[in-house]
Amino acid sequence: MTGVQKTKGARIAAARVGIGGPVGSGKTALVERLIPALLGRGIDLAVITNDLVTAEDAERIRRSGLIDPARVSAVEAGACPHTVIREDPTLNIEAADELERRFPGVELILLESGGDNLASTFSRDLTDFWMFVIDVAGGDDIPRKRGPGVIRCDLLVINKTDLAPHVGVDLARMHEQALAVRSNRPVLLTNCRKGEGIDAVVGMIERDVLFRA
Ligand SMILES: Nc1nc2c(ncn2[C@@H]2O[C@H](COP(=O)(O)OP(=O)(O)OP(=O)(O)O)[C@@H](O)[C@H]2O)c(=O)[nH]1
Repeated sequence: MTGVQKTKGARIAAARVGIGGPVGSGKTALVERLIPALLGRGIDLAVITNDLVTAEDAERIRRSGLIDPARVSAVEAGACPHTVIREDPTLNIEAADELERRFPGVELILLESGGDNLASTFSRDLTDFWMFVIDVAGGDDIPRKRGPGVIRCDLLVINKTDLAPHVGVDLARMHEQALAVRSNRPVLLTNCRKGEGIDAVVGMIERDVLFRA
C-alpha cells in the first residue's frame, strides 16, 4: 500500500481509494457520508463514480451540494463493472490523472465502482487501498460465502446496521464471521442512513492511506 508520498515527476500524487460492492449495498450513501467528514478534516478531495451506461451516481453527488461538482468525474463502465476497475482500469486511471491535473493540491480520490457482485476487486494499478461494502439486508451468510471482494479488500464495510432487527441478523455474529474469513483484517460496521460508524472509516483512511498521525 502506498500513500500521498507517491510522486509523479515533481508532483505529489493523490492517494486513490476504491469503494466496491454489490448493487444497492450503500456505496454512494457511504461516499455521501465520507465527503463532508473528510472535507471537515481539511482533506483535499475528488470523486470518481463508475456506472454501467449512465452518469447517475456522479450526477447524484454533484447535485448533493457536498462538494464542488467539478471535482466529481463519471466513468461509464459499459457492460461489466469488473473490467474498468480490475482488468483494464485505463479509463479510471485517466480520470484520476485528469482530476490531479485540474486540482494540483488534491490529496485523496475516492473511486466508487458500479454495483456488482461478491467477485469484484480493484486493480492495485488503480487503487492504493480499497474497501468493499456489503449490507446487513443481503443476509448474514454473505461473509461465509468468501467472495473475493469480501476476502481481499483492505477494509470490509458492513452497512445498513439499522436493518439488522428487521431482517433477523445477529450483527455481532456477522461481524465475528467476517473477521474470521478475513483472518482478522479490518471490518467496520456503518449505518449510512444515520451517519453511524463513519468516523471509524475516516480514521482508517487518515491513518492507513494518508499516513496522518
Ligand atoms: N436503512 C438503510 N438504508 C441505507 C443505508 N445506506 C444506504 N441505504 C439505502 O439503500 C439504497 C441503496 O443505496 P445506494 O447508496 O444507492 O447504494 P449503491 O451501492 O450506491 O447502489 P448502486 O450504485 O446501484 O450499486 C438507498 O435507498 C439508500 O437510501 C443504511 O445504512 N441503512
